[in-house]
Amino acid sequence: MPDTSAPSHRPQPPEVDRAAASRAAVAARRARAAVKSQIASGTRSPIEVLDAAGSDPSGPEGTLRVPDFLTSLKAIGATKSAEILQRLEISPVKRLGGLGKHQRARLREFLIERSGTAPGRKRARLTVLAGPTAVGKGTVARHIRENYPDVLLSVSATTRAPRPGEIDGVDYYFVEDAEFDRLIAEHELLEWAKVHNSHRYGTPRGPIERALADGRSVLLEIDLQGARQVRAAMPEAVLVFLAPPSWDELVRRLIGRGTESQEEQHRRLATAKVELASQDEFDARVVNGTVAEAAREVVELMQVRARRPRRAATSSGR
Ligand SMILES: Nc1ncnc2c1ncn2[C@@H]1O[C@H](COP(=O)(O)OP(=O)(O)OP(=O)(O)O)[C@@H](O)[C@H]1O
Ligand SMILES: Nc1nc2c(ncn2[C@@H]2O[C@H](COP(=O)(O)O)[C@@H](O)[C@H]2O)c(=O)[nH]1
Repeated sequence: MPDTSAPSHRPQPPEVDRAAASRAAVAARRARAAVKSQIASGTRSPIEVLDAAGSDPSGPEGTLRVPDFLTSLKAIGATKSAEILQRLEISPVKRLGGLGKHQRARLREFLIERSGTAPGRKRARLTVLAGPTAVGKGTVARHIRENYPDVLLSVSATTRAPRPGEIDGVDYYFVEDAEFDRLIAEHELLEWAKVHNSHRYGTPRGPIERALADGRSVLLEIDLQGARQVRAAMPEAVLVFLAPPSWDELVRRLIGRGTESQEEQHRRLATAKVELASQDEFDARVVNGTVAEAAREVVELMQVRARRPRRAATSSGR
């Protein structure tokens, strides 16, 4: 018979395991503290951290307690954080990676609202400019960058090679496949797509979220697949379709640009047909007759409209 009078001892991990566990706990605490100071200093946007938490609940962002996250935001102390948690129906013991779908959505909405309405800031807005190949998206976007300095034009990463005259960091970040893989794996892209079945293109997330948090207007010039991803991730974004005056003019612009082989031109025109058929998914349509006029219309849509009318008539008369 066993001796029940003897004190029962829980099995203890060996000393060496306990030391390793304690080192790991210290490292995890430090990583969480680093996330909080990145938010506080503005080097990382709160939405980026929330998204990272969703992707990796056991990482430093995922294991950050929601009150600690909130109090690392400007002008939120313990009392305000408690009020916000109550309003969003989130328990103060929750960690960012442990939020339910609806709690996460409410917190995201709160962060977006906050970034657009902080005192002294204009309402931030994200606008996507998409449209078929060679319609002039790049030309119109460049005109906006040069003539409307309030608008931040996102610089995409791509695996395609630079065309003559294109500058790394200005037109695109030209990266190798391995670097693009890393950007995807580390959730550094807001959206990405393989375009025209050839190269990959993606929008770096950090600069966009920082600019929006600062109340700036941001313009993305991306393809249809990317536009759909942005709509899913940020339903408040305004999607603008840039249309050609006619199909023949589109073909003329593509051939006239002279930067693609005939095979690549055919591939791009095949995608163009699909893209032209998607116009109804967009909030507004601008015809690129002249560059300056099309740019003015896009900027007007970014700055003047308070709300996004769905499929409303636009200045192009649609
Ligand atoms: N309003 C316009 N009138 C005449 N030509 C234009 C106009 N806008 C752009 N172009 C010309 O059309 C060609 C294609 O323009 P651009 O490269 O900007 O197209 P894009 O939509 O960015 O194409 P892609 O999607 O293939 O990158 C260029 O040679 C450009 O100079
Ligand atoms: N989904 C994304 N599409 C992008 C992005 N940056 C550019 N693009 C689109 O790619 C094609 C081809 O561009 P090109 O410079 O090789 O002619 C064009 O439709 C662009 O709008 C991006 O970040 N994401």
